[in-house]
Amino acid sequence: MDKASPSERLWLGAGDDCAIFDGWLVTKDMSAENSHFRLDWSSPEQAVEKCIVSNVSDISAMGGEAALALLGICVNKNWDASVRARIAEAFSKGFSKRGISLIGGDIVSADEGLFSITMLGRAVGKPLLRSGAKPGETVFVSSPIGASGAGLWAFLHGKQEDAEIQDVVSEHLCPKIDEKFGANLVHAGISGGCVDLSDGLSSELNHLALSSGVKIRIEESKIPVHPGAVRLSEKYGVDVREFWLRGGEDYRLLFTSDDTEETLREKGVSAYAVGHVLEGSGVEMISRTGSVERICAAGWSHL
Ligand SMILES: Nc1ncnc2c1ncn2[C@@H]1O[C@H](COP(=O)(O)OP(=O)(O)OP(=O)(O)O)[C@@H](O)[C@H]1O
Ligand SMILES: Cc1ncc(C[n+]2csc(CCOP(=O)(O)O)c2C)c(N)n1
Ligand SMILES: [Mg+2]
Repeated sequence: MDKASPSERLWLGAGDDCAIFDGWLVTKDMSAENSHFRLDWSSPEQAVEKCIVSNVSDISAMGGEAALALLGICVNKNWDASVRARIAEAFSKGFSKRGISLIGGDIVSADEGLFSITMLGRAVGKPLLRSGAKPGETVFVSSPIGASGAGLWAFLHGKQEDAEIQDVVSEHLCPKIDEKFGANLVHAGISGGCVDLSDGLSSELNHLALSSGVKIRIEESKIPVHPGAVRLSEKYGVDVREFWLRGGEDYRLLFTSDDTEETLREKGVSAYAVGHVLEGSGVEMISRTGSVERICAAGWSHL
């Protein structure tokens, strides 16, 4: 039994995607009804899956694999027996198909629903931290982004039935991510900074730059924008930047490495180079017109 006090055994506290304690990666992400999901927009199964994904994504961002979960459910008093049963079943299936053991939790009821997961995982090697970005490295995103923000726009503007944009609608309701991406980065020997894209690229770039004490410069023309987000923006005349720069819930990874796209590919990792890490502070973007814009954190905020 380790006799050291918890604070001495804590390796990394609040501020990153997970805390690290006795070798465990530990994260908590909640989904509140009407803030994160609506059961007239999504099925109970989609709402549950998205909450699980948001937690798994934090573990992946640190280079880990999810292993254990504690589950808190606040049941909306108005959910009928079928919805309650579907939610319970979706959590059970969602954890077991990922090999995650549900080791406890709590159930209460109130006027609105809430899911609260505490997830524990194991790093497959040296954990990836938000503070790991170093000047000279390249900045990457793991997949095209902007789909979830576009899907949210569709719901907020009553376009969710449009057959041409069902890809972004379903990405918003339940993002399908590569849950092993972060662990694969560690397996490939990558040791830069990393964060998951939950609050939007502008916010997460600033998190990375601030935590690492560096400046980040991205190039707009290099951003892999999800084709569905482009399609929606062209069809409805919305600035696509709203979706990939300021939208949230993409749950893809933003990371840095001294690799290029090609050398990453040779290591079995496919990702998109979007910019560079420089000495200094803050985030800037070379726009499509060549101007340099300062990028402030303007993603989703609950407060
Ligand atoms: N109420 C809180 N008490 C203590 N630490 C908190 C609290 N809320 C957030 N944190 C910590 O602050 C840091 C930043 O939180 P943030 O919610 O941005 O992280 P995240 O879990 O990666 O993001 P998201 O919730 O958007 O997926 C994390 O380390 C998180 O654990
Ligand atoms: C009904 C409904 N309204 C709005 C949104 C948009 N939304 C909610 S939380 C969030 C960012 C990440 O949050 P967190 O930091 O809590 O993980 C975003 C973009 C939604 N998903 N559902
Ligand atoms: Mg995160």
